[in-house]
Amino acid sequence: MATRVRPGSKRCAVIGGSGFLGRHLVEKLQDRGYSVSVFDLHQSYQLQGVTFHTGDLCDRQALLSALQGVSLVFHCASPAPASDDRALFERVNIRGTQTVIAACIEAGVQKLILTSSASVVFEGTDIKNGREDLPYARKPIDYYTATKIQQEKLVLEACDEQNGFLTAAIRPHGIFGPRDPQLVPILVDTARRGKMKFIIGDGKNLVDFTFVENVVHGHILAAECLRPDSPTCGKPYHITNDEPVRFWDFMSDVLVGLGYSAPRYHLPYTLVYGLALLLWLLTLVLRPVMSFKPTFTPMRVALAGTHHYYSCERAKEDLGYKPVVSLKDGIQRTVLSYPHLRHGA
Ligand SMILES: NC(=O)c1ccc[n+]([C@@H]2O[C@H](COP(=O)([O-])OP(=O)(O)OC[C@H]3O[C@@H](n4cnc5c(N)ncnc54)[C@H](O)[C@@H]3O)[C@@H](O)[C@H]2O)c1
Ligand SMILES: CC(C)=CCC[C@@H](C)[C@H]1CC[C@H]2C3=C(CC[C@]12C)[C@@]1(C)CC[C@H](O)[C@@H](C(=O)O)[C@@H]1CC3
Repeated sequence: MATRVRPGSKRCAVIGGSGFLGRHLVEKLQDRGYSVSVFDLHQSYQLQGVTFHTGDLCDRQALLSALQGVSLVFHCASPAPASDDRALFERVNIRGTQTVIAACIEAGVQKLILTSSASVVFEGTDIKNGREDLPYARKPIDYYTATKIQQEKLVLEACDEQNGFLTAAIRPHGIFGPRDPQLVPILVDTARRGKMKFIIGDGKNLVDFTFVENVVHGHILAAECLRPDSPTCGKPYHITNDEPVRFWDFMSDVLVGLGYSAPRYHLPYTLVYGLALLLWLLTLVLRPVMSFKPTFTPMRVALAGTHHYYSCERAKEDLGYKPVVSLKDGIQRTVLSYPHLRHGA
């Protein structure tokens, strides 16, 4: 067991700090006077004052050397949801998270904040203003979600006030913003292939999309409020923009902002979901001979055609959380950050 790091020390590590959310978190932590190191599979940028450690979080020794002298760890690494690789998700999100917890304890880290996901309670059916006490999904919609559930349970159960190891989880939903490799690029790719003409369902379903800086703000507040005897110990927190929006209005605002047409024609939800399910089964059967990735997976269809928005009352009460960037400003800043994805670029 390493010597415990001085309480109140501002030395922190971001596991997954080369990724979309991780890099925004690193930048904000540095602005706020933290001394930051990054642990990731690769180094995707350089930032003066930030130390990079490259390695796999499943490698305890590599983690241990990166965590020396660190008092606060943010764990926001995960394989991409689209990889749909069960073995990889289990190795990284479950066994890797056990390794992260063990290495944090051994290195004398005092606080661990996990980036979980609001999807841990989503089963493909409507959630309206869901609170954190909703049960975990019994039938998670994919391997990503199934392993995010296990990961969150591991981190929250590891909270040990007596031994001074405190944990909490942030559950963001639909993160978007500059440098996002997922939502906007997939949307534009789908539009460029002429497949964003259709609205799945009646188009009235409300969802949360959360600007990345609000997610970062929630993480830092959780870390700073996490103290022995605080209500934050061992708890999950929804962090959203607190402005549920119609899924298809959000998609249209981004598409139109980038010069593409908004989807107009309606298709019945059950028909599209059934087709996506059939296609997914076909990819499973054909996997040994050929591999292809359908755009409309059952998971994406469920996300596009149902209500899924969450209450962040608990974060407001316990952490004093309030979004720092509105949805309108977030969309505008996002659209401006993707000149290369504009129509005709
Ligand atoms: N993007 C979203 O909409 C969203 C919403 C809710 C929750 N989350 C969660 O937020 C976190 C960050 O997501 P993101 O969108 O920034 O993803 P991202 O893919 O941009 O970043 C993930 C980072 O983790 C790293 N990583 C993956 N496996 C690793 C390993 N074995 N060892 C070390 N590093 C590893 C990757 O290299 C990458 O830099 C994830 O935990 C994700 O589940 C994302
Ligand atoms: C219909 C269609 C092809 C739209 C394109 C956009 C989608 C790629 C996009 C819309 C909602 C997004 C989303 C995620 C991935 C990208 C989308 C499906 C997540 C599943 C990514 C992982 C997170 O943990 C989930 C979360 O809980 O926030 C995301 C939910 C929204």
